[in-house]
Amino acid sequence: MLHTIGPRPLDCQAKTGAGRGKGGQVQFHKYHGLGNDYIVIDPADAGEVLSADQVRRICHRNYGMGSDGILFGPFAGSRGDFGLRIFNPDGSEAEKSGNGLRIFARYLWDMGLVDADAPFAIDTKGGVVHAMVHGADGLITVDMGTVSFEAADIPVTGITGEVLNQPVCVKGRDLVYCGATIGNPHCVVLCDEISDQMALELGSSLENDPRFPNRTNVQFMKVIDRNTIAIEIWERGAGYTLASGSSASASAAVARRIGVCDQSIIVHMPGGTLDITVKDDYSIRLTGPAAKIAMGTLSTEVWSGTPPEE
Ligand SMILES: N[C@H](CCC[C@H](N)C(=O)O)C(=O)O
Repeated sequence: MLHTIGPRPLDCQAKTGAGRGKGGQVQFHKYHGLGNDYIVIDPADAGEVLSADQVRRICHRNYGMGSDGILFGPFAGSRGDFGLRIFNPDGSEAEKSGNGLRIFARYLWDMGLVDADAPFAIDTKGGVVHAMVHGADGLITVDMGTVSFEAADIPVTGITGEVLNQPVCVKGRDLVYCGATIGNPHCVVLCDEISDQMALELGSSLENDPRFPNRTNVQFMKVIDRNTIAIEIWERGAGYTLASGSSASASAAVARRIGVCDQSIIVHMPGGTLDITVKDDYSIRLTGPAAKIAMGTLSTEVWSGTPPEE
C-alpha cells in the first residue's frame, strides 16, 4: 500500500515557542509506527526536560494521552543535525527506537525541518543515526547503526565473548537465546512457534533477569525462510507492543549471525512488517511507514492529581 504523505499539513506551522511556562500548556503530535505509538514533544514548547513521573503520566492509557513512549526533540544535536531523547512509558530513557526514529523523521518533515529524499542525521543516546523520508511513497529509511553480539556491549553478565545460543530457564521453561545490542539491549529467544501469550507470560521475567544489568527488550523469533522471520515483542520499559524497529533489527541480525537468514529480511510483527537489510558488518538499514494520529495541547491537569500506578 502506498503511504502517500501528501502535501505538508497546514496545521504544522512554525513553532510558537509557547513553553509550559506560558499558560502551562504543552503541544503534542502523536504518531504510530506499525501500531507502536509515540508522542512527539518539542523542547522549545515544553521548556525543561520531562521528569520520569511526567512521562509516566502522559503515557498512561487511562489517566494520560496513552503512548508506547515519548520522543523529546529536536534539540540542537551535539553530533548530528537533530538531537532526540527517547522515553519509555515507565519513565526510563532508551538509547534508540526504530519506530521512534521513523516517527521523528516524519515529524521533522511535517514541520518543514527536512526535505524529502534528503538524508539527515539524528543524534540519540545510542549514537548518531541517518534517516530519510521518501517523497514518492512516504516510507522512511533509517540506518540504525551496527549490531554487536558481545556480552560486554549488550551488557550480559556471566558470559565472555558473543552471546549466541545460550540457555535460559524462565518460569520452568528451558529456552535458548541470543543477545544483541543496537544501542539498546535485546534478548532474542529462538522458537519453533511464537504467540502473544508467550510474550505476555515470559517477557517481564526475561526483561528483568539479573543477567541483564540494564534490563533488556525481548523478542520471541520464528524463522520462516532465509528471507523472512516473525517476532513477538516484550519491550523494556513498555511491555507488550505490536511492533518494534530496534527489536526487528536485533532479531534480523541474530538470524543472519547464526546463519539461518540472508542479508535481506522481512520482519513480520503483529502490527505489520519492516524491511531490514543486514550488511556484512551487521550494520542495519530498516524501511517502513510512520502514520500521524493527532496533534493538540496537553491539559495542565496531566501534571497533577493522583499519579498513575507504576
Ligand atoms: N523500549 C525500548 C525503546 C523503544 C524500542 C521500540 N519501540 C522500537 O521501535 O525500537 C528500550 O527501552 O530499549
